[in-house]
Amino acid sequence: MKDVELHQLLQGNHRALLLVIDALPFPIYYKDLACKYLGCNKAYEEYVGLSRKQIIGKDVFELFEKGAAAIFAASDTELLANPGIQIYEAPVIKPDGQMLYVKFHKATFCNEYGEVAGLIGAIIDITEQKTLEKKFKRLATYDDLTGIYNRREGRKQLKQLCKDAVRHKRPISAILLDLDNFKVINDTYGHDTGDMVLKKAAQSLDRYSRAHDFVCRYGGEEFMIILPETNKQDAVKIGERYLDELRKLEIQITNDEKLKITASIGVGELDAEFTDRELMLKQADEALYRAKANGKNQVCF
Ligand SMILES: Nc1nc2c(ncn2[C@@H]2O[C@H](COP(=O)(O)OP(=O)(O)OP(=O)(O)O)[C@@H](O)[C@H]2O)c(=O)[nH]1
Repeated sequence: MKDVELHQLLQGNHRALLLVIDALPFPIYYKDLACKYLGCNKAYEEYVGLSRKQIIGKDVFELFEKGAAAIFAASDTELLANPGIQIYEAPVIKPDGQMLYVKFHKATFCNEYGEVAGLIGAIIDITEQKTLEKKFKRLATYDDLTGIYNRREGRKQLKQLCKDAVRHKRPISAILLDLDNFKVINDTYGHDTGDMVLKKAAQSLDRYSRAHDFVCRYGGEEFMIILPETNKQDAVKIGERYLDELRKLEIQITNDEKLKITASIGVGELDAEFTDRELMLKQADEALYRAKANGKNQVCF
């Protein structure tokens, strides 16, 4: 609808306008140049919990709490100063206390002389979409079983942290940690117990990690720990401490049975010359293989 037609509706056939916008399911309101409400549809009445009569002539400070009203007023003022369309998303608390995430779609409208005469806004509830977005982001970032970061996030962090290390000419190391004899645990106690053991091990590694270490589940029973600002010698010592933490665990399997676990670690360091993060991981992987071949429950580099 053109602005001029809208204006005619507003002036000459306000009732027709209301009939049309009342049929729409999302809240719509329109305001004059002083940002006072000229009108709204039924959905907006329900949204603010007030009747049209109570809304018309008021400004946002009379309808919403101070913080939210200040944000709405500022965006209205900005739109009127820069006429056109304004779209933004924001979390809102409805007057009844309900938390929503909404998209505001606002536009200025003109009088018959082409002068800006006010603004009209529509509120689209995107709470469900935002909730799904958050859920997908969680799934893309965290491992479903253990709750720690997943391989995808691990690869992302590895790239970034290695870039930072190269840029600042600082050391960086990576640990690949693999639980020992995990197949036996699965075969003896069942897959669910295996899952529980994985969870406990992951939580222990995550809890123990230093502030700048990055821990993720890299594969089935394999974990990657990135150690920024750490050379290989220190990474080996830190690796020993991670293994100690796992050795301390006593995982309750049944009422009278506790399980102890061990793991093997391979350490790699980013080569100052080649700065190839894949090489660092390959180094860690080969060292892990040696740790397994040498009898497990140890760190190799
Ligand atoms: N319960 C459970 N088991 C898993 C999961 N992912 C991988 N596994 C199991 O982990 C076991 C790994 O077996 P292997 O690769 O032989 O390794 P291992 O038995 O730990 O032997 P070493 O690595 O040599 O100490 C396999 O039985 C996989 O099925 C998982 O998410 N849950």
